[in-house]
Amino acid sequence: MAPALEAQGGETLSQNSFLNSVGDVTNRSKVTVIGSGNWGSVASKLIASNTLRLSNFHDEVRMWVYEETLPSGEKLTDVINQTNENVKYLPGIKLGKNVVADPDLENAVRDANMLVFVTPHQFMEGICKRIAGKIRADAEAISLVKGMEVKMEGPCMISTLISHELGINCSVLMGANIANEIAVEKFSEATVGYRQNREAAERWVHLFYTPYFIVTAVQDVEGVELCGTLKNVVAIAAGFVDGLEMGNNTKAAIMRLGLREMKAFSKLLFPSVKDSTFFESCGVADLITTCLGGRNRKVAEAYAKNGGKRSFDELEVEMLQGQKLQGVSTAREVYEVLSHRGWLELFPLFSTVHEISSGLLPPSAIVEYSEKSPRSF
Ligand SMILES: NC(=O)c1ccc[n+]([C@@H]2O[C@H](COP(=O)([O-])OP(=O)(O)OC[C@H]3O[C@@H](n4cnc5c(N)ncnc54)[C@H](O)[C@@H]3O)[C@@H](O)[C@H]2O)c1
Ligand SMILES: O=P(O)(O)OC[C@H](O)CO
Repeated sequence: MAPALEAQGGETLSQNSFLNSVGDVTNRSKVTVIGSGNWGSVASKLIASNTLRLSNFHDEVRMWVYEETLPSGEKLTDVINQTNENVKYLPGIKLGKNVVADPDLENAVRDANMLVFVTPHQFMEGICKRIAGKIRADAEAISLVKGMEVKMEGPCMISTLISHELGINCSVLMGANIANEIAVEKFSEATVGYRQNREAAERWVHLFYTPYFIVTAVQDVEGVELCGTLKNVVAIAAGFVDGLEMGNNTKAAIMRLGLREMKAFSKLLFPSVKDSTFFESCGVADLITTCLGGRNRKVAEAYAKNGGKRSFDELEVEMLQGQKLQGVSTAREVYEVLSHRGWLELFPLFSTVHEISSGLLPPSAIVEYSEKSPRSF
């Protein structure tokens, strides 16, 4: 089945022009994945299955690994290259023999013209600074990173950080994508958000699309990226509700109120964000899956069960074995934006999540906030 690349309003883009355009070895795109955590490893597996199948891409997919020494004394990179498995972040899954783990960031990106960024968001600025000026002039990027930076000038989405630091076009891919489920090829969907370059979006769709991973594209990079980023804050709230054993109706209410704040916050920051984006996989579907089965939900549940007495940092280390939460730091970053702009009262769910996770309020405050909830959006 050919990928259906659809823009807003149902317009179908040129579906096969990319596939028909390149056959010559010298023109083949070279892909590097920057990141090798749980999702980074699954993304590499998805991509590697397509680069083998499609003649537009070099077979090899280089995957940058933040090097670490395993309890056995071996280097993670060596083990990945020997076993074809990321034994720490995605055990039991073969990545594809054409995935080559590389601990040298500059070497990993040097020859690639398609750069896939997929690390926890807090590491992205340092990574961009390390590779600035060391990538191909014709490189383009896609970010799978759910998160944002807050700078003196205001919030900065990760795709913007990549574009500014590296001087290249950057799309995003977000969706209802719990990595462990996609690793075993269970059906799911994702959304590519692009700014203007439809041809680039088409290339990204082809790179990721498989019969079990359906990718569509929308021309709304900020909307797609903010959905992926903000749902992590709502997932923390959903975890509190689970930890307090408040039941499904309360959790559904928190998800609805969270979605309302996601939409309002996105549109206040970027008036161009489209309502329809919230109905794509990156919007309501990701919100549902993350509030049901994500890591943010799981650790927030434990935090509430412990009455806030054990910190998120401690629980993250104990429960996730090196994987990273994004929701707690995103809640703090959103809070900074809200405080700075005088919007705290407009976003009681977002602000309460930060106040609970930083220890200012008890977990039970998650439902008390709704009394303050404005009716204006
Ligand atoms: N796991 C999922 O199900 C999933 C799904 C969709 C999107 N995402 C998003 O993908 C992004 C990456 O998440 P993930 O699940 O691949 O990672 P992860 O949380 O599983 O793993 C953490 C990664 O960070 C690396 N790391 C640790 N310290 C580092 C440092 N100082 N510099 C650079 N890297 C360092 C580790 O080596 C590891 O690869 C996040 O934004 C996440 O929200 C995750
Ligand atoms: O496990 P989480 O909470 O980081 O969420 C994973 C994905 O973002 C779900 O799409």
